[in-house]
Amino acid sequence: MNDKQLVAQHAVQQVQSGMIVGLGTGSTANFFIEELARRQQQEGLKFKAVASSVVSTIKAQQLGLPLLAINHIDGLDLYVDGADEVAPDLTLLKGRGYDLVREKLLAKAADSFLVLIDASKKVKRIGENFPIPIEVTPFAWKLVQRSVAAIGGHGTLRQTPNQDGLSVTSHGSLVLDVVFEASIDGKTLNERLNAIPGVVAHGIFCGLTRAVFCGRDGQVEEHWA
Ligand SMILES: O=C(CO)[C@H](O)[C@H](O)COP(=O)(O)O
Repeated sequence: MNDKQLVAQHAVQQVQSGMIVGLGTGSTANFFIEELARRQQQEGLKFKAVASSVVSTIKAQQLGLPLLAINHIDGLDLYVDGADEVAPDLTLLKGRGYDLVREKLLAKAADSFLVLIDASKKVKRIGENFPIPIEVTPFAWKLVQRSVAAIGGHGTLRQTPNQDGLSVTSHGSLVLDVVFEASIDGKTLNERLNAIPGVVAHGIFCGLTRAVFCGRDGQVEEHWA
């Protein structure tokens, strides 16, 4: 079992009967969905799930999880997702995928947001390993690029994997991948990006995390906020 599977197995114990549970997106979130399905089958655990993406919806459907539509809920008990980077204050970078809008919505709405990572995701500062993804309204991308430059960021439009067009998110946004000067911390960046018109969502999740479970060499480290 790898470390991502291990944290998923550990995290599924947080789910209690009757909960509404948000399903994240990515390989670690997929392991969590499999663990939920296992508890449903083996223990008869009763819960409802709400998915953060088309991919996690299909995965949950294939495994027979009971799903609620996101527009039918006004809150949820627990949201479980992966992350691309985790800073020491539990600020996250997410969004290598295309589902930031729903992911952030669920992270904010949940009573508890639980993040599952392996040790490769721990960083000293947000932006250390990846650019910051910023979803922008398509007609606003150039103005957003300029606003981002004014706060020290260099942003380029994300291309499709085979470089023959622009990536469009599941929300219909373009993505600016932005590299910032190392001196700006994640919390400050979060505030500055939130203030730019035309930004639909960005990959910094600040002040939302309840706990991070990190798999390292077959052990789980828990970091609670
Ligand atoms: O933010 C995400 C998707 O938008 C993922 O949670 C993040 O990219 C981590 O993915 P993985 O679990 O496959 O390493």
